[in-house]
Amino acid sequence: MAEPLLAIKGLSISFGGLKAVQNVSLDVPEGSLTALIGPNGAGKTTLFALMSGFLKPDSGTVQFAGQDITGCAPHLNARRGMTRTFQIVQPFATQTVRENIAVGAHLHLKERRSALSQAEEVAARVGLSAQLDKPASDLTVAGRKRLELARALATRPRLLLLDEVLAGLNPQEIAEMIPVVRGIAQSGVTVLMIEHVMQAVMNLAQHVWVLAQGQLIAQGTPAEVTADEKVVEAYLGHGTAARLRAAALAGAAT
Ligand SMILES: Nc1ncnc2c1ncn2[C@@H]1O[C@H](COP(=O)(O)OP(=O)(O)OP(=O)(O)O)[C@@H](O)[C@H]1O
Repeated sequence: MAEPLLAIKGLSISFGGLKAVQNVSLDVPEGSLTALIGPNGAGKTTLFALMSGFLKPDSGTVQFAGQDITGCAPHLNARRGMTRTFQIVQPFATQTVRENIAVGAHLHLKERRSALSQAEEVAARVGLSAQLDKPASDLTVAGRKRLELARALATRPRLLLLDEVLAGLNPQEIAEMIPVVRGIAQSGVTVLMIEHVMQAVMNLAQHVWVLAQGQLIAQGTPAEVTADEKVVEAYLGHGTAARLRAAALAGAAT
């Protein structure tokens, strides 16, 4: 395993009496494509917020590229190379796709012209080249998801935290988005994704962490976690787990 790019140790946070994240530790290796899964309300988005600095933990530490960044502000973490996307996509609706992506590029590029030109390169990586001059409000849900990805990519992350980039997409749109995410990882960006679309997790992730009620209950390859009885009980259910295993076997046989 490569050195961890992100290492979290014993992270916990409570909201009132609710222990949203409890004593979670995990290492994200540089260059990996990994996933965080678990039922609704398990604490996945809260964990992203703790990693990226949107929330401060009650206890525990976050290290990025060997540096302790616990409690550091999100914009400083973005400068260091950790950027997250949001489940609810909120582009600047009246601005063009190009201008929206350039906002991310401005993190490193002061000049407007350079930022707009970088926006074009990033748009090509997520399949938005043909939409560059459209207002963001004209995009479909799938287009907005690509734009959210592009805005994050434009900050030139070393680590990209993707919060359900496939949510709300139909099966064909999901199939089209999977290679986009894989391409980003292959370009050298470390990717950690929260995802409910298990077929995509099975397809993309090298390693999976499973959260339930704020705690890490399992981890391993997609095949290992989908065969784990704790994960089946807490999240997948027996029917889904069996379907995923059958699909994986069929895939292995072809
Ligand atoms: N700011 C907050 N104040 C109070 N409770 C919160 C806050 N943020 C999250 N919670 C609660 O913490 C728990 C974990 O929420 P979180 O959004 O992290 O779960 P999740 O695993 O991302 O769920 P989903 O898959 O539905 O997005 C939930 O019970 C949620 O209601």
